[in-house]
Amino acid sequence: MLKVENLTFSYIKTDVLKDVSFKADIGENLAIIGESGSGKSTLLKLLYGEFDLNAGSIFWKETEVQGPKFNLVVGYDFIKYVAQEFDLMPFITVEENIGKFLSRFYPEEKHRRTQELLEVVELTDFAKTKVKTLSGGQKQRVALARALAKQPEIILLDEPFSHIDNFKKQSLRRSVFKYLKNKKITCIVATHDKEDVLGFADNMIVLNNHKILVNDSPENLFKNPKTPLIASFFGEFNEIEGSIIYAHQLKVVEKSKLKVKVIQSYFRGNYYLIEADLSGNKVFFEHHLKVENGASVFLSVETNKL
Ligand SMILES: Nc1ncnc2c1ncn2[C@@H]1O[C@H](COP(=O)(O)OP(=O)(O)OP(=O)(O)O)[C@@H](O)[C@H]1O
Repeated sequence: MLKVENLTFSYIKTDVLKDVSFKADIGENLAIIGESGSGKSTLLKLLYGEFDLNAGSIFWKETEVQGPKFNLVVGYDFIKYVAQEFDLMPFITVEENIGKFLSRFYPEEKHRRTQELLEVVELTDFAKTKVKTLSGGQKQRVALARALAKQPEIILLDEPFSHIDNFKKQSLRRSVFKYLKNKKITCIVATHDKEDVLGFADNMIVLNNHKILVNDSPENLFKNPKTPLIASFFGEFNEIEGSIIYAHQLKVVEKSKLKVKVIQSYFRGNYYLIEADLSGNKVFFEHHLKVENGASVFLSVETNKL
């Protein structure tokens, strides 16, 4: 198990992370979310041993993860880190990059493993392509496969699908997260994207103001978002009479106390997101039809609709 206790860290003077404690089980998928600059990448780097903590401790099973003050070479065999800027070898092929750290003494095993990982990241057709000619998203997939090559016990992923196009993203996510679960690799993933979390993460940590605001399952946090920051991660929401109401929880009805004036309808595929004015405040609701700008409609809140 990964055990982080009272971790405090600053780059220069002000704390980026303060008194952060959490655990992750073997095989758990734990998502770290938070606004830009909230310290997600910093936390991953600390878990990797890239910097020394100001206070607190990080343990993977019985081993304490320590920074450069204690280790000549950063990192440990059991942990791999895929940073936002992936550092690959441009002049060799995709499969050579993936197999780079696999033993040459077992060529068959090396080949089998490389092929398996090419499939996980859906790059089989690019096995013989030189990395320098790949797109950003393809490079990101090579970096993922390379991190998995020497099967780590724990993998740290920083925005792992940020460069991947939407056509590929869904199937790649499923493939990578399924692989990690099957192999019981603990996965800590820093992300802005709820699609990286919903359906995959067992738990999610929300970082805010240098601390952990909440640590719970995505389902619990979605159903009961205690703060606007948490709700905003999941989608468009409103604050009505002190309660957080998602846009999809507002329904157009014939008559109600909530009369709004439509400002704009946004096509979202199987519904329209509608921006409207409620006594000088903006509200968002979902509707299956487009509504004329300036039209008045009545809304009802359906809090049981989640
Ligand atoms: N090498 C560094 N030296 C000094 N300050 C840094 C360094 N790296 C990051 N910071 C600062 O630490 C804070 C946290 O940055 P970090 O990159 O961890 O945030 P993040 O949540 O990952 O952001 P993003 O979502 O934009 O990637 C920011 O205020 C940032 O400016």
